[in-house]
Amino acid sequence: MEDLQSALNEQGLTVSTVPEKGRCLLTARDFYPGEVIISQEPYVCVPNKSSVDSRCDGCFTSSNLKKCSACHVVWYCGSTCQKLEWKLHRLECQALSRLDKDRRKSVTPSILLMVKLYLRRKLQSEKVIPTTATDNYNLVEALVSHMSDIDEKQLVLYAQIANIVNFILQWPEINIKEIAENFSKFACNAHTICDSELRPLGTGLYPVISIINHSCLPNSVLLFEGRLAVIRAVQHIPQGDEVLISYIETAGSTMTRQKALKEQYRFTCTCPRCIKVGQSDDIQESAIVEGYQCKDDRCNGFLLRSSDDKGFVCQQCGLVRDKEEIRKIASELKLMSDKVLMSSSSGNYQETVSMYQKIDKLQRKLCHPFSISLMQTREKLLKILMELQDWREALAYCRLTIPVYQRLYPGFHPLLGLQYYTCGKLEWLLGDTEGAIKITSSKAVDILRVTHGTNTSFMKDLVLKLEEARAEASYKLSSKDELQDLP
Ligand SMILES: C[S@@+](CC[C@H](N)C(=O)[O-])C[C@H]1O[C@@H](n2cnc3c(N)ncnc32)[C@H](O)[C@@H]1O
Repeated sequence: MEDLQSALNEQGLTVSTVPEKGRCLLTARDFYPGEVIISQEPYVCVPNKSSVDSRCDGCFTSSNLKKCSACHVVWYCGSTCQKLEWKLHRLECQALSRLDKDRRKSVTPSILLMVKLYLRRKLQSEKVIPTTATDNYNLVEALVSHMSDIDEKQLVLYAQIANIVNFILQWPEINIKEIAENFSKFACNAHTICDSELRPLGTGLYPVISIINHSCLPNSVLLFEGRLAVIRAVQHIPQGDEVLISYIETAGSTMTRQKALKEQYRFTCTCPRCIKVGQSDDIQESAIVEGYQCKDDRCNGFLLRSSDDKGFVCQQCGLVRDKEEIRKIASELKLMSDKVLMSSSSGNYQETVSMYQKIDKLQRKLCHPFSISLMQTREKLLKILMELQDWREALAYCRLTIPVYQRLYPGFHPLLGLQYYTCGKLEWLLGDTEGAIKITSSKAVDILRVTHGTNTSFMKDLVLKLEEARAEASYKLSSKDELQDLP
């Protein structure tokens, strides 16, 4: 702990404890928007397992992969990643190779993550892999597990997968209870590793980053550069303040956020957004993001349950929407949502688009224009239309989501920056270089340079694209001028 304190002190940070949260990370100097507060390589990590594409165990890329010829479980993109992982994989490979074919296929990423955790601990204790103040198993031991809060069913599940890990490792001295506790630690400490566009790639355990607590109104953001976890300030954080990130999607209502935090992280959030629960502006916000549209579709009012509980009353124009009518649309939507899932898993994009468009139409009848469900449907349409390279339609949906993003997220939020980025990219693809410049430069870049930093390859590419767009726009402008000058 002392080693960790002095390593953190050098970075302008300190670890402390608060009764209601446990450990926390505090700043020992001021940090400014876009500044890296701390970064860490994973203690262990695994790529996601997907039926469509595998990923390299070293860098998580999905291209040019070759399966390990001995264990047939792990993939590498080349000798660099293979060599980098070799010390650990040598032991992992031996263990996995002992399994029969069917058992190997059923090894999930979380089981692999646990196997790696034990192997890395062994290699560090045998000094095959060096330890440092920020890279050692003691830090994993210090992570919260919330074992006493876990219900019987979950405990049984953890014990079952702990037995699988035991079966793979076959170490006589292994402690099943400890493995089960480590699974519980994964649940509230592991992070989903994403690419720059926030697409999930894998899972990693970062024991120092895991000291950082949650807020639904965070002052920092966690993003990844490859497997490196990077925490950046998104606002000025004065010396002595706590570094806070968000563990969950913050767009939801207070009830939704609190439920997600309780279920996975086992605490009740008391951040500045959450303490407003039940206050009139919090009730209004919930009714907007998760509630219904006024009966008069020209009215933007939000609806609250009527006193006789027979319907919902618009707080702007007073019109009442019947509960039964709402229930009918909601059950129709549920049916359609089940159907669209089947259609999208069958890979029929065109059919999926038309089904999502029907859902969109129905949701517009039911939900408030700033509803999260409606925005999520449009997000899905945007993604599929981009797959289909229907840039024009995709742009139309992307534009519809922007006002909702602006409302749901604080100014420097990676999702908001990325949505502007997608909008700009689509305008660029459609040849609208002036629009693309305006949106990409003034909005996306302004946000992403804070959340993503300026030195990442993603940002460098973005700035380069922007310069290209600017050059093209000025070329177009000068050609227009030249044409006008012609006699
Ligand atoms: C990733 S850990 C964060 C570090 C943790 N405080 C510790 O002592 O190791 C997540 C756990 O920290 C606690 N926690 C995080 N944010 C919190 C908050 N805003 N309020 C209360 N507890 C919080 C919860 O117990 C949660 O399961």
